Amino acid sequence: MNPTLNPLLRRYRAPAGYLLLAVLAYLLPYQLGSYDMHVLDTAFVFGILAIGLGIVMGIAGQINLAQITLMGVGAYTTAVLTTQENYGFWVAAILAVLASGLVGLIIGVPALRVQSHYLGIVTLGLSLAFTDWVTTSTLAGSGSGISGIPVPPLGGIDLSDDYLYYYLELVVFVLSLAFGLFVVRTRLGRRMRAMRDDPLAAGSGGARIPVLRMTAFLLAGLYGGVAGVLYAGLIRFVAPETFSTADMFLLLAMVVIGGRQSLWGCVIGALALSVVQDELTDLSTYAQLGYGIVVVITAVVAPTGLAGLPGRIRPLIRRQREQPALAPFQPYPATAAARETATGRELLRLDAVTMRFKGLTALREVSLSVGAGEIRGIVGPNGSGKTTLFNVISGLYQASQGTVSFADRHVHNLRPYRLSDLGLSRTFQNLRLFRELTVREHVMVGLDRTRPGWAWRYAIWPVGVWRAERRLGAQADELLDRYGLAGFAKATPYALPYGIQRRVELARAMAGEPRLLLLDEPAAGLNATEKAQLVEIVRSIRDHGTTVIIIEHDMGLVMSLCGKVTVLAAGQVIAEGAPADVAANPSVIEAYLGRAAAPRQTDAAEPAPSKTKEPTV
Ligand SMILES: Nc1ncnc2c1ncn2[C@@H]1O[C@H](COP(=O)(O)OP(=O)(O)OP(=O)(O)O)[C@@H](O)[C@H]1O
Repeated sequence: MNPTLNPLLRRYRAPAGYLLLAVLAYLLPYQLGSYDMHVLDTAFVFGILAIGLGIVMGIAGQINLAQITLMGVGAYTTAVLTTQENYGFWVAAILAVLASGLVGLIIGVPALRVQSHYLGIVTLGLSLAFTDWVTTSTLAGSGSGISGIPVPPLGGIDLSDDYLYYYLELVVFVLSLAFGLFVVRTRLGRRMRAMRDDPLAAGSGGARIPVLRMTAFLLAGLYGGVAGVLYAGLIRFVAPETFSTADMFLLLAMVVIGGRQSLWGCVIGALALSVVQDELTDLSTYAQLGYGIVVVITAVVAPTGLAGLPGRIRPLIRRQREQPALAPFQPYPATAAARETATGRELLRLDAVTMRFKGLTALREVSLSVGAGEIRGIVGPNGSGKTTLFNVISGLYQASQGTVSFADRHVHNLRPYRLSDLGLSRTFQNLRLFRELTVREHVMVGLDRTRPGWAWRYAIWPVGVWRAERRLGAQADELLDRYGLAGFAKATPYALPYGIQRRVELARAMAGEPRLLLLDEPAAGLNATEKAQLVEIVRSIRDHGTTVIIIEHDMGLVMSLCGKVTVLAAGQVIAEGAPADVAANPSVIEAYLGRAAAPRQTDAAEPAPSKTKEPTV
């Protein structure tokens, strides 16, 4: 094939695909009878509802078994306002969408305290409460529902005709999907995906986890509201059984089978299953059983659903390509910040910090002072409290006693994202990367310094969001080049060698140009060459103006890198000073109890640590 044709094809493949879809969608009604048209109209309602569920569950990782309720709120609000309060349809529709958004927020409140199946149970409970209420409330027409919802007026177009209603739905559906995809692919959705994969790492990188969770539920509510309004306008009758738990599980099946982490998957699942469900109306008992079996098979065989299948099959059929090598790190240029750190002013101070876990005291009256521009080493035997110290400094744990000050501020009660805003960043002993994000996206999450209020731009000025996104992308590419990761930009890090994963985590931590960087055993699992590169990178980071504290077992690395070392044993500081002095200190030798306390040269790769300790967000 002509080589110039290839990039051209790639460039226009997507627009051509969308154009084809648009033409097919336009022509579809011409092929269908009136009953099928009605089924298709109902399927679109579920498609929009599924986008909302995809965002909250697939993208933000929040289990929501009340999505159908949110549609119910939209439909019932439209019904009550139009039939009992005499509002016009569109005014009622706007209020209904707002009401669903509000109920979405209320349903999301438990997500601030509980997660996973607990959240599922709570949201399911709220959903049952809604069904109960509409069944008994006279306002909601009791069990018999509300009829007589007016046909939505639209400039003389007769929307009581299912064919014409289809085009209204098509427009709303396309806008809903486009907005959903826009959110998912830009910084709000990226942070949500990061939160889904690892809330702790996302929080330490500046993401407001509670706000993100509530935003996801708000969006689920708004999508539910739009679906409810369209349903009310289409059927012009609402009743409790439409928003039942059985339908919620059907919706769940649609999203799981289609692929909950892809909005396209959610939509395809919803449209397909709505049509299948209608075909199987006469076999409804067996159909329910069938859906259940298909969901279980999908969850086991293809956890990412149908939408994820191409991604899983592609590597199997594609010839294994040679993995690109990690390019050399490009040192940072000297900056004004570097001159500031050269003053050596105190940047971090801990005063008598004690950390207790029930019966165990992990840190006992630890006091520490780190000056700007230092590379400080923290060493000590296993279990001496080093990681706990980092968790206290970075806000993952709140000290039982004592105070922590950072850049002349008391920070011992601040959440990780606030500390991140103040310029504190960290890596983790057991690499905390985002499973489904690419290397480039990792760096973009690290670069993203936006505050929660910024999310309003999605509603008010999406063009601004898009422009900011392009700037962020350019910054990310620059950073990837600096860390030698450009060749891996599109890869997901867990598919890469361990040394590259460590580099990705470091690049993510440095993306926000922090004032203080905490490195927790960054050399674990690295070979000798990678360790030498690490030394070079850390020095450059410090020379660029970032103070570094490093926990490390490799004493050779500590000796070559750190100006000063603090030794912990059984949660207490037992020595502090120049590396050579500390290594010769008798109490340090004693604390290591037979381990080589003298400088240890480890050329071979150390095994990666395997323990897991899970602080809460
Ligand atoms: N969340 C927690 N709950 C209970 N105990 C904890 C928790 N986190 C740490 N600990 C305990 O605190 C002590 C210090 O652990 P820590 O991980 O800080 O040591 P460390 O010096 O980092 O060890 P290593 O060198 O093996 O990483 C250990 O006894 C550990 O079991």
